Amino acid sequence: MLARFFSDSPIHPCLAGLGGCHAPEPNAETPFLTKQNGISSRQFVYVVIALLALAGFCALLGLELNHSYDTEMAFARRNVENLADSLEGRTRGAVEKIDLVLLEVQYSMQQRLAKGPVSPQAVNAELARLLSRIPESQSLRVADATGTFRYDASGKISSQSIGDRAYFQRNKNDPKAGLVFSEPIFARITQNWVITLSRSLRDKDGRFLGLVQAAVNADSLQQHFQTLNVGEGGVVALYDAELRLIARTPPLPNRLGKSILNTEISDNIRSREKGAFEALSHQDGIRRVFGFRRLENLPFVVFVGLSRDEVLSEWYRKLTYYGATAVVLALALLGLILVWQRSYVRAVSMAHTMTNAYDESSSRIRALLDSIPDLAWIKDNAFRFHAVNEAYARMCGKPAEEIIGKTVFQVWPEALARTFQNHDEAVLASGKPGHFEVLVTNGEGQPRTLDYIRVPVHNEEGEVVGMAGIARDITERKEAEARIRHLAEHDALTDLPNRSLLSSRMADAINRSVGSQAPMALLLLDLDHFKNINDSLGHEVGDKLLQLATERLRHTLDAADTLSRSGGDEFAILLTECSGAPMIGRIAQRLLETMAQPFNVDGHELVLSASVGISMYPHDGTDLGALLKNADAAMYSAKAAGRNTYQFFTPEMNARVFERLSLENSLRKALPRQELMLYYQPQYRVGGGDPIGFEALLRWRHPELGLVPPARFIPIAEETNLILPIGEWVLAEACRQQMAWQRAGQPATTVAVNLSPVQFRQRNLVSLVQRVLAETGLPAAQLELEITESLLMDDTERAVEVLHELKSLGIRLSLDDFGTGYSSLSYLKRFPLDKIKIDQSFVRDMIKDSGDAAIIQAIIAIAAKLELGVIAEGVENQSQLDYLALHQCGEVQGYLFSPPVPAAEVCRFFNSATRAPAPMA
Ligand SMILES: Nc1nc2c(ncn2[C@@H]2O[C@@H]3COP(=O)(O)O[C@H]4[C@@H](O)[C@H](n5cnc6c(=O)[nH]c(N)nc65)O[C@@H]4COP(=O)(O)O[C@H]3[C@H]2O)c(=O)[nH]1
Repeated sequence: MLARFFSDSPIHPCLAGLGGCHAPEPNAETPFLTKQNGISSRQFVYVVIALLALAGFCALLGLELNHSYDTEMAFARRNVENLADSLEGRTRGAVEKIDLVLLEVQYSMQQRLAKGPVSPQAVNAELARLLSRIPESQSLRVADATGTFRYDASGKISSQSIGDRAYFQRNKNDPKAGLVFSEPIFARITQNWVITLSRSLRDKDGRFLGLVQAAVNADSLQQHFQTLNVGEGGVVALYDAELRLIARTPPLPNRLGKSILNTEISDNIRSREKGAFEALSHQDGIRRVFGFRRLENLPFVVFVGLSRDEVLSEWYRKLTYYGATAVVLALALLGLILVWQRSYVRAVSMAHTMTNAYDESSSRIRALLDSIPDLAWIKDNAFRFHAVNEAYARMCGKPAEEIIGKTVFQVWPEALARTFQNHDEAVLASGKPGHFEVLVTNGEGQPRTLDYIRVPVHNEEGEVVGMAGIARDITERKEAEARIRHLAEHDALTDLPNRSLLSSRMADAINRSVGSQAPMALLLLDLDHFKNINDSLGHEVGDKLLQLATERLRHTLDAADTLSRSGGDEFAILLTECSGAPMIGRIAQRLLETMAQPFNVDGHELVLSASVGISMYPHDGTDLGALLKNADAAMYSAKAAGRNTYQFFTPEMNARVFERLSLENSLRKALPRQELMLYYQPQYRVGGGDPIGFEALLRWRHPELGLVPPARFIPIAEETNLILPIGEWVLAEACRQQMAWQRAGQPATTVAVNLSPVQFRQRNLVSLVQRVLAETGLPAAQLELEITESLLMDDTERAVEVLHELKSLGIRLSLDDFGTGYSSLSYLKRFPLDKIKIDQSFVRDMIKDSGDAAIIQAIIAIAAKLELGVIAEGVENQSQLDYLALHQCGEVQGYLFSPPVPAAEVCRFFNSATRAPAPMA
């Protein structure tokens, strides 16, 4: 059924083409495939057969004609022989009849002459009577011994003598001659051609008395011959023994008496008594069939000739008819052959065209189907493969020939075959195309995802007779999609889920937790001071640190937990399987401890801490946004609580976040509203004396909040880049104030201005400083810029360049918070620094913390080695001052001397009554 369909169906070429590729050839024995053009061998055979048939027919006609010819000729021969026999008889009869008359005259005359003189009238009358008995003879005469006529049946005696005639001499000289025949002679009396029959007259002693003579003329013979029906071309002739013509019909007067010796005719009768032959008459040029007879004992030969053409007229008619028939037949056959050949050639050409088109179409389709990477196949409705393309065979890992005729269960593993079978059955049942995606294992054992489309195949009656399918290997696409999805859902640096995936995981978790009261928690973990690391050691180190931190966090968490990076140094952790706050707290603590372990990045040992904010579902929020916001607030709270800790969200925390936001808004207006001011903290040489300089420290007098410490608003200013205009204002104000003091008579000192890393990164820093110095008139040597370590490490090359430019202006540079960062001391040599500032955190505990004391001693030693000045900040008591003095720290600054004070109060530091404390010994 399917095969019939495949050969009849309109989509047959496609299917057969595919089938032809790896299925048995449907019908290789296609007619008209032997030759493209001209006559094929088969066609040639047909033509030869037709021609042979024609030739056979013609041969039969020829045989028939030959037979007919022979028959006609035989008949003619018999006919002329019969006629010759008949003529012989007549001639003999005539001769005998004439001879009887001659004998009677001979007897009568001898009797009469023996008796004496004979009355001429009586003899003539008797001769006349006797002549009437022989109409063949024109005369009956009696001549005397001299050859002179004496008696004549006509009654008229001619004076002509016949004494010279041969027949007379023979009669005269030969007493035993009997009946004597003359040769054809031209009669002198009657002036026509005759032969004479004569007998001699003798007396009783045998003496010659004369002769009696009858003359038979040619005309009378010829008239007699005409009674024989020999046709228009026939001839009847009488010759003498010497073959001299005596009479002939049709007459030939000129030939009478003439011999036909040495002619074809004479040749044919030589030494024959009778017979028949065919010869050309030299007398009239007509070819005839002759019959002849030599008359026994008579000197005559009779001829009867029938014209060959007349003899064969019927045969010729037949020949013409047959010939015409053969010609007509040949022409008809030729016409048929031509017509057939043309139609054959046309048919062949059409067949070739169709075959070529079919072959071309088939091979194109085969090539096309085999060339496509997609799998293609056809099955019958018994679920057996009818055809597969190469891609299908490759996927199966089996040669196509092995697949044809098999079911899916013989080709694919059981479970997969069952799936295919179900799909096939669904398509057959519905009669509609089906679209399926299936994971298969290919011939090489690799998993591949295939996207299948199956369509039912119908025959012309609309019945489903099988199905065809195409499958595309979408493994790569799937993988690419997975990669893209992964990229879209994961952070590129750490490969952790990003906020988008976290959101969907959370939605899934929320869906799962519906009904169960299992709490969920969102932890927001932020690395403390990570920004410093990034700024100081560069992004590369920062990135590696984040990756290491990620690894640690991952190992600390369960697989069910979702660790995601929500940006920068911030990680969000979704805990879905936790029993409650205590457990979550323990997990958070574990995370903090993990982060507190030193990291080693590119040889840098980095000690970190983290702050964790925790929000709980559903208590603190029912969606990711709310939970993140609240965890963020808790995380800020943890930072505010001193970092390296975790905090559960409480509603009050939002107030702090709100506060930060409102602080930012207020800060934007602080500069134009002149809410910012500078306080100045004096700096001294260890050993006392007047201040050698002042550090300008920014203050913000908020209209509602009062004095806001820099630690609260400078990070906000840096994050929002507000630090740029603020920093510019600070620089200009500090320089202006310094000049103002000097103009007021105060001794010249340096003024130290803190430079934020954000400011340092601005491109026009050097020109800004130059402009401010120019505008305020402050000598560059009296301006000291405090920079932090992290600022130097961010982009070392540029930092070196910028610092040298600044240095070239003549200003001083000091390194703030030294010791809190992570840079190598060796960097110090590369920067054009004037002073190192020991961070107050070391100073604070140096008396009781030997580590801090050691760091301070090391810093002082390095500074001495590098010929840099050293100033310790945060000096609050005498012990600290004494210790610093003991270890040759050059300068100090701190509450021991003075907190930062408004500019107006600075003048009091130059009052001898308020001298700065000095080391004890
Ligand atoms: N506990 C204690 N503290 C002491 C003592 N002596 C001085 N201090 C405080 O230590 C800080 C020294 O400034 P810093 O290390 O540069 O640290 C500064 C500096 O980093 C930043 N800052 C202040 N003003 C500016 C500014 O104009 N620009 C920039 N970029 N940063 C500034 O804010 C930080 C904090 O400034 P302040 O709150 O003014 O705090 C000042 C100062 O008041 C002491 O004996 N004990």
